[in-house]
Amino acid sequence: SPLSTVSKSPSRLKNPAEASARVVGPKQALIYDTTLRDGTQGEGISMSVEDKLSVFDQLVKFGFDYVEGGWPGSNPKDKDFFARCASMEDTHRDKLVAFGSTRRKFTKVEDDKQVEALITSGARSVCLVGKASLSQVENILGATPEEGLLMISDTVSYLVSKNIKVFVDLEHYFDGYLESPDYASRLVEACCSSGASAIVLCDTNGGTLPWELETFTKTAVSHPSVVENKVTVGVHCHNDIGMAVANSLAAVKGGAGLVQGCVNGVGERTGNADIVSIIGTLALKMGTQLSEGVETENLTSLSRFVDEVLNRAPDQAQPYVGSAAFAHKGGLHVSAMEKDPTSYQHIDPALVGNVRRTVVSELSGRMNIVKRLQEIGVDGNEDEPDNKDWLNERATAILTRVKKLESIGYTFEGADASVKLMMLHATKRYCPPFRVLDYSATVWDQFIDSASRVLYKKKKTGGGTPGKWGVNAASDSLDEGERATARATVKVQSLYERDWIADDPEHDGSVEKIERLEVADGNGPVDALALALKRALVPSYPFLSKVQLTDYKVRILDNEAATEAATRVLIEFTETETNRKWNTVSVDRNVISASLNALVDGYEYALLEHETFCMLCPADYDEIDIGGWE
Ligand SMILES: CC(=O)SCCNC(=O)CCNC(=O)[C@H](O)C(C)(C)COP(=O)(O)OP(=O)(O)OC[C@H]1O[C@@H](n2cnc3c(N)ncnc32)[C@H](O)[C@@H]1OP(=O)(O)O
Ligand SMILES: CC(C)C(=O)C(=O)O
Repeated sequence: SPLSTVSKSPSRLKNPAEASARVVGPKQALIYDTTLRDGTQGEGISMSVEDKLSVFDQLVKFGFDYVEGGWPGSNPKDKDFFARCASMEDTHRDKLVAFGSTRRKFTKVEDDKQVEALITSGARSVCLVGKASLSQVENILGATPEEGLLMISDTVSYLVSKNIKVFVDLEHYFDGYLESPDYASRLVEACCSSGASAIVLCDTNGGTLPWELETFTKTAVSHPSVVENKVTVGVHCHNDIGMAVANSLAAVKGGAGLVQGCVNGVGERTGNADIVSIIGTLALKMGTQLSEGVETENLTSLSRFVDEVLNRAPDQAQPYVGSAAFAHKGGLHVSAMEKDPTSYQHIDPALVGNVRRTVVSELSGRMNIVKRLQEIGVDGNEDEPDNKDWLNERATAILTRVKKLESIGYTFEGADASVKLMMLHATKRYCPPFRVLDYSATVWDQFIDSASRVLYKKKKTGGGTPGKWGVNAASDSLDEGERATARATVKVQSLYERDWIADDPEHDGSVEKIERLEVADGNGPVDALALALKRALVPSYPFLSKVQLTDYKVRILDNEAATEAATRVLIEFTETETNRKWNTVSVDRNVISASLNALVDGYEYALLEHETFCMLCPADYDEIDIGGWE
């Protein structure tokens, strides 16, 4: 049966005036996701059955018209996935598509195991891959042109006779069309007359140009057999020349009524068309009506969810949904954005569930800082007459400090937590919840001279097992318990029970300062310091027990200074319950000092973000003096 267009809702366009100038192509398009099939052909992508089930559920809830779940004749995992889907509600089963190939050459369709697997999968819709390139039919399949057509039409009519809706993915369609328009036309005719609901034109090698693709799609859409049988024409593009999204949209402009793609553009080689960008552009730029329930506001969360399941770091520059898609760094841009939010944004980020951000760096102007101060809520009291002066003075001091620190190797854009802390430290009445009074780190080691392959045991600096020199075989010479190790001590002063101070309006503002000295062993000095610091803080701030260090990066900034080189340390922290992450940065010629400073920032930030924590300075506590910053 022909595919009915299921659009019922009004266009998702938020700015009809702008859209009317741009309306192109059909008014409606179906969206078809193939992340679970073609997406998993991407290198490094692997999904368990549970992963597939959770992504399938989200894709259905997002409002995709069709979701290709996998190839049941390919592997036990996909077979299992379809078996699990068979007992689902109609809301899910109606959208699920099983993928597979046509019958093999010179066989009977009834005897083909792949085709049988498609039927027994229980899927109500099937997508068949069929070859559209004549030279490939001859060279790859080793079949005649007629047999190539029959492989497709036999399989389509057999599945249709089993009451299954059939899509045909015509692989290499555009290359095949260039090779032989006549064979392409006969193929379209074969699909339509055998009962396919949709033919999907595939740019399998991803090398077609948008204008070619639009023209060839128009030809297919106006094919007499397509028109007569009311067959939907779809498109499936790969990104080998970076055109997959543009090509998909060109096909819609040329009359395609169905678009296939993968969330975040995952897929074989350079990937498939990113369905996230396609949906955003169809809905917000081309005035194409999508099915009921599709809300572009859910695009960012869908994109991040899929990356999370696939264990991929999100692409910060991904159009529409990347964390940098609406981030403004240049001072001139931030200043202009304050005057007119359309000056450096093509849409309101909220339309795709994203947010505008201001990045602080050496390229900032005063307005970047004012904006960030406002974002974190430390922009003073607007009712005070001198507030503007106060804000400008603070912003100027912070800006000067940012530029100075970046000139010696800091990079603040990857360390938002450190930016926030710097701003708070420049704010009236802020004081940190704790201070490190002193610390020490000691390392002792057992090390292998790689040239002579012998093990030396030597005490380097205080503590630990007394060193002894020796010559041993590298592999079995370590005595039990004699591993490379480090020990650190940290003395902190904490403002104890600050929650209670914050809650008590009668409290006189005095504070109980607790000093605590802790020691810890670690795999290295930084590990030992992190453990000792946490140990010293957790009794006052139990919340910190939920905070973990999840990444630690060190970069030497001036190699030529050799062991005296300045070192930049970037640390990522994660709160285990919510999986929230934040980053801090510090630079020093002493890697241990840089690490300690980045650690302190990370824990301080954790406490500030912990909602019950009060950050106002108690009356008897010294305010941070930013006088020295300039
Ligand atoms: C463009 C695309 O993305 S199409 C999808 C590609 N995806 C995959 O291949 C992933 C899943 N694939 C698999 O699990 C396996 O390849 C299977 C189970 C499908 C087949 O495995 P095998 O039976 O071992 O065959 P193999 O993988 O070597 O495939 C080659 C056979 O497929 C045939 N074939 C290739 N393309 C097609 C096609 N479009 N239609 C029908 N048969 C085809 C070839 O002619 C060849 O058959 P022959 O050996 O008789 O000449
Ligand atoms: C089978 C089809 C859809 C395919 O993946 C391609 O041609 O790229």
